[in-house]
Amino acid sequence: MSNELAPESQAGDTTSAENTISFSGVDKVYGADEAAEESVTALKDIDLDISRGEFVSVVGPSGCGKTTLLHLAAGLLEATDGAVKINGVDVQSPDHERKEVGLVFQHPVALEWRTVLKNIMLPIQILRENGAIEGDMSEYRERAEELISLVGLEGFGDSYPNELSGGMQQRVTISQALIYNPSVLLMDEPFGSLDAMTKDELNLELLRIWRETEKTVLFITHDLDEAVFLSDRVIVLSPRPGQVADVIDIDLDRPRTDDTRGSERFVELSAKLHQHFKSLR
Ligand SMILES: Nc1ncnc2c1ncn2[C@@H]1O[C@H](COP(=O)(O)OP(=O)(O)OP(=O)(O)O)[C@@H](O)[C@H]1O
Repeated sequence: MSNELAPESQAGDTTSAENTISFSGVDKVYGADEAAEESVTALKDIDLDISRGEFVSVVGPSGCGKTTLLHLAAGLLEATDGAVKINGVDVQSPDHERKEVGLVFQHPVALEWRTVLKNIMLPIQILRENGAIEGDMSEYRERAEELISLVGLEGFGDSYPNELSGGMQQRVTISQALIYNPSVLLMDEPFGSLDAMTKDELNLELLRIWRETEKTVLFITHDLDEAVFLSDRVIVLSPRPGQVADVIDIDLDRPRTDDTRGSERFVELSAKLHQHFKSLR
């Protein structure tokens, strides 16, 4: 299954393929291009390169621009200055392949009147109705079924969202984000509204899915321990305007397990990150 769900292609120039997500000299000012009385500089001078297959988390005080950063990578917002590229292609350029990016937000987005399978198929159906894809849907249906099993929802394809727990609904959202087989997953506090046990369980599941599908992940969280547990690198943003205040390499062995959280190195890295966070105040 892992090969079937791994990224098929890398769009854009091959020279920058190693940097799947790149921010260079990025500023984001809200209200800069309007006649607004006040403008808000959310991000300033962001330089960040994320390699193919890397798992990178972004942490920082509330309002420092984490969601703004993610929305810039998704192409939902335009940078005021600088460039944001996915697979070497500017996300604002017409050549940018939106299907290269899957998005997962904090709250599950499953429609209550559609089954799990039909929710996972929803992005495909929308594209089809817009004429962006044509032809046989059976390939996508097969893929949706593979995803149901990848995220551990076997037997729930015909269930409705209100028959699922919050954690299961978030698994549906992850499948939805993976339906195009994007090379990049952008996740904005996806487990922020779940209880601690479910969150820990989904952290492990996410790492397994990441390993099997070889995606590049940019993950936003308020939970510093979660960032350490999941990541290859943790980016710490300063208070607004958000700038990269620190980058912490997480050299914990993989695959990570429940025991990782109790390891000496985990405790050290977590303490380092907490300490750094305090110094930002
Ligand atoms: N559409 C907007 N117009 C004006 N200001 C905005 C807009 N969206 C966000 N901001 C401001 O930009 C700053 C960064 O917001 P953003 O949501 O990216 O921060 P965040 O780090 O994700 O916050 P939190 O941790 O609280 O979720 C904040 O001060 C916010 O008020």
